[in-house]
Amino acid sequence: MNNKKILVAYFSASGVTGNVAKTLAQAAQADIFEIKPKVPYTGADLDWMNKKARSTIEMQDKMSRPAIAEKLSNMDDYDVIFVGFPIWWHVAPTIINTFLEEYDFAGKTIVLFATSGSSGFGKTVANLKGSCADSTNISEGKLLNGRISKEELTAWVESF
Ligand SMILES: Cc1cc2nc3c(=O)[nH]c(=O)nc-3n(C[C@H](O)[C@H](O)[C@H](O)COP(=O)(O)O)c2cc1C
Repeated sequence: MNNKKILVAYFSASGVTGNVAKTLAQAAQADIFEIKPKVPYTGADLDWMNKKARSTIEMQDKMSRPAIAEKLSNMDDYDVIFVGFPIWWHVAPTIINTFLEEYDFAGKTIVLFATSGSSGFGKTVANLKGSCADSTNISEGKLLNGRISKEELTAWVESF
């Protein structure tokens, strides 16, 4: 990893990705930033069985951009940003588009990580690319489901 400055940024609706993000930040000796929705998701909002639930409506509309509560003031300091989220409807939640559009990631490396019930990243990268500058190096990264050792995460982080 040399002298690259690393940030772990994550959105987590029910805590699973948050736990993984904390372990990753420790393994990477990185700073951590929670992408908090301005309006928190309630249990009802997350009911994917309900066509009228907030998450269902947002995920059906690729242009939806749920607002984020806080902006990080020193994003320019970071070279590599790990961005984590739960997989929703086979891709990243659209709040990740909001996050990417709020900063200038030109020339930076963005590595995605996610948790899910079982799905992979699907079309996540394609959906997020348009929210970053052309010169952003954004890649799929890892699905971090289940028990992953800190040593494994450290080795992964050091590969960037
Ligand atoms: C609205 C919604 C949609 C989801 N869609 C998927 C999916 O397509 N595939 C999958 O494997 N899991 C899906 N899940 C499960 C989450 O990805 C999984 O529980 C995740 O670990 C939750 O992370 P969090 O606690 O950080 O929010 C979905 C969950 C929600 C709330």
